Amino acid sequence: MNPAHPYDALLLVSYGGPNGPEDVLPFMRNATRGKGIPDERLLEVSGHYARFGGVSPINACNERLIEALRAELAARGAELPVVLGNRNWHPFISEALAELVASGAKRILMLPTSAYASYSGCRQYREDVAAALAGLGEDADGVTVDKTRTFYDSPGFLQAQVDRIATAYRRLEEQGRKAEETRLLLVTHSIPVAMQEGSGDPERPGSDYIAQHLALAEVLVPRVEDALGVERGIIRAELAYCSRSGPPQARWLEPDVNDRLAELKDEGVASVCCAPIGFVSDHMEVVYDLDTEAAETAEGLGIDYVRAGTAGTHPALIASLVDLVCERAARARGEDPERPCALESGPWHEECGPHSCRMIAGLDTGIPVVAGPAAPKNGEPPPRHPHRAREAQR
Ligand SMILES: CC1=C(CCC(=O)O)c2cc3nc(cc4[nH]c(cc5[nH]c(cc1n2)c(C)c5CCC(=O)O)c(CCC(=O)O)c4C)C(CCC(=O)O)=C3C
Ligand SMILES: [Fe+2]
Repeated sequence: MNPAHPYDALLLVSYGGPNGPEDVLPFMRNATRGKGIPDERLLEVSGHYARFGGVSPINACNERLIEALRAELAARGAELPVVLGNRNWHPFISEALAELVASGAKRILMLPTSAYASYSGCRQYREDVAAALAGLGEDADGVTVDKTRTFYDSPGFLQAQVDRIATAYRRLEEQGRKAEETRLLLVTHSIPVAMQEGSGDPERPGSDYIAQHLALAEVLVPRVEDALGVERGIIRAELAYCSRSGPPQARWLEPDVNDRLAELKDEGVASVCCAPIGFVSDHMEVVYDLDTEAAETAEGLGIDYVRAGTAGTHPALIASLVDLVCERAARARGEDPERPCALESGPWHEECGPHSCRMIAGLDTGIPVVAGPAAPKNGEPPPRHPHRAREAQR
C-alpha cells in the first residue's frame, strides 16, 4: 500500500532566497512588499546577502531536504513527487503549483519548512497557495491542497536539537567551559508583538509562538543534560530573538540576541551556546545574524561563543516529517492515525481554525486560504494570547 495515498504530490513551501547578485534586489522587494519595512533595513539585509556573493544558503538547504525526504518516502513505499515552491523567489509557489496541476495532480499536500506556527510560518503559506490556485483559474478546478501538522513538537525535531546542542556543549567543554557555566540561548526569529498575539490557535490557550518554543525548551534542556551525562537542572536556558525587522516604532519580540549577550556579560557569564531552534536549516539568519553578527558581539565582549547546528537533514527529523505526511494521508483516507508528539502540551491540532495564526491579533482579513476554513473579514474578535516578554528564563 502507498502510505501517501490519496495525495498526488508533496509541495514543500519555503521562503526562498537569491541565487546570485542580480537576484538580491528583486528578491528583497518581494520579501518586503506591503510590509512597511524601511528602505534602510532593505539595504542592510541586501548587504548581508552581498557578503555571501548574493547567494542565500536556503536554496541548497532545501535541495538537501528534498533529497532526504524523497529517499525516506521511497523507503516507505510512498509514491509521490516532492516539489519546492517559494514565497519570495523562484521556483515560486505559483510556478510549482502550475507544474503540478499541468501534470494532473489533484490532491496536493503542503509541508512548510517553518517549524512553528505563526502568520509567517503558517497562515501566510496557506494564503500564498490559495492565491496561486486562484491564479491558475479553471485549470485548478477540483484541485485541493491540505497541510501537514506543524512539526516543532515532533520527536524527530526534538531529537535533532538535542544532538546538535549536546555536540556544541562538547565543543565548549573541549575549550574548558563546563555545562554549568555555559548559558544556552535558544534563538528564534523575532516577530511583531501583534503577530505573536495572533499566533497559534486563539481558541487554544498556550498555543502561541512563544509558548510553542517554551514547550520545546522544557523538554529539550533535560534531554541535553542527559545526553551530556550532567546533573539535571544545571543548564540554564532562555529564549532570545534575532532578525528583527519592520519600522523602529513597531514592537517586536525581545530580547535581541546581541542585547542579551551584553546583559549576560554584565551578569558575569563568560560562555554561551547559541542554538537556532527557530530555523530548520542554515538560513541567512543563521549564517549572518548568528555566525557573523552575534559571534562578533560575543568576541567583542570576551564571551566564549559556540553556535549549535540546525536540524537540517538529521535522520530523526526526516523520519518525523515523513511520519507527518503519512499521518495526514491516513486522516485524508478517513483513518484515525497515531499522532506522535514529544511535548507535554500534546500534539498540535490537525487543521487550522478560522482565526489561527493571524498577521495581527484581533484582525480577520478575509484573505482566502487553503487547508482550513477562512474567517470572514472582521468577524467576531476571539481572545488574544498574552505577550509574556522575557518569561522564558530559567
Ligand atoms: C517567523 C519567521 C521565520 C521563521 C520560520 C521559517 O523558517 O520560515 C522567517 C524565516 C525566514 N525569513 C527569511 C528572510 C527574510 N525575512 C524577512 C522579514 C520577516 N520575516 C519574518 C518572520 C519570519 N521569517 C517577519 C515577520 C518579517 C517581516 C516582514 C514580514 O512580515 O514578512 C525579510 C525582509 C527583510 C528583513 O526585514 O529582514 C527577509 C529577507 C528567510 C530566508 C533566509 C535566507 O535567505 O536564508 C527565512 C527562512
Ligand atoms: Fe524572515
